[in-house]
Amino acid sequence: MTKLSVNINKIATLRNSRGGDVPNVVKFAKDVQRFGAEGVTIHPRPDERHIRYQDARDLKSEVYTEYNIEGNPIDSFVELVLSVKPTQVTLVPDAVDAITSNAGWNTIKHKGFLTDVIKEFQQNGIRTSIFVDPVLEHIEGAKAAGTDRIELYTEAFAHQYNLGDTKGIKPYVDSAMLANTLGLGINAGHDLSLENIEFFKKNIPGLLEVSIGHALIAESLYLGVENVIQMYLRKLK
Ligand SMILES: CC(=O)[C@@H](O)[C@H](O)COP(=O)(O)O
Ligand SMILES: NCC(=O)COP(=O)(O)O
Repeated sequence: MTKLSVNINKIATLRNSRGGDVPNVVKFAKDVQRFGAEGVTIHPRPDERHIRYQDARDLKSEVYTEYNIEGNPIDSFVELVLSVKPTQVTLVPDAVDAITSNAGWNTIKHKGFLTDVIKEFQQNGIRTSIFVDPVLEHIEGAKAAGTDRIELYTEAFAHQYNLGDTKGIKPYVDSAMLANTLGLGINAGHDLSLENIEFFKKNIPGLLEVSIGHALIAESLYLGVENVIQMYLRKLK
């Protein structure tokens, strides 16, 4: 069964745009869970452009489904995650000034670093996932680094699918089959949407979780949050 984790970064973007506390991030997280979401994802970036470190702390007591914190494991991020102890941490190799996540880890080049940081989170009871491109060597490198799961970076698939090209799914199928063989859990995310999620889910064996934010919030502007969450859940069955 593939779980839907709603990324609420964009709610924090809207909140910060006026300097107040509307929309309230914690209330939104409670509501999406009430509407059926099986997880809440946040991605506190070093510049706190949307989700702030304090949001991560405030959400801890309110997220009763799966709590996933994504980010580049710089010292301040590691310290935050160890103090909050979410269900899962997803390590993303984001540059500080990146407009959004735009690449997965080179798990071969960064094996030593990833192995150490993964072990530290696991020793604190936090499930680990690392953001990777659908590159077989990087899937193997993720296994070697000891992570519990990988998160397949799905921007390339989404871009091609949205242009009408379904062939972009193949590297993801190959990567998922390898991950299953290696005993790695499989998550996925970035630019997934109501348009492409059903095809992706149908083709990826063993998909445990998708984290979706940008498209889901944009779709909700027209269709309503509760309705959109229910639409995703039906497509993920
Ligand atoms: C790792 C990933 O794909 C998401 O966390 C994405 O980066 C969302 O970040 P923004 O909301 O800052 O675009
Ligand atoms: N890990 C992907 C995520 O959390 C949300 O990505 P997006 O749906 O905002 O592109």
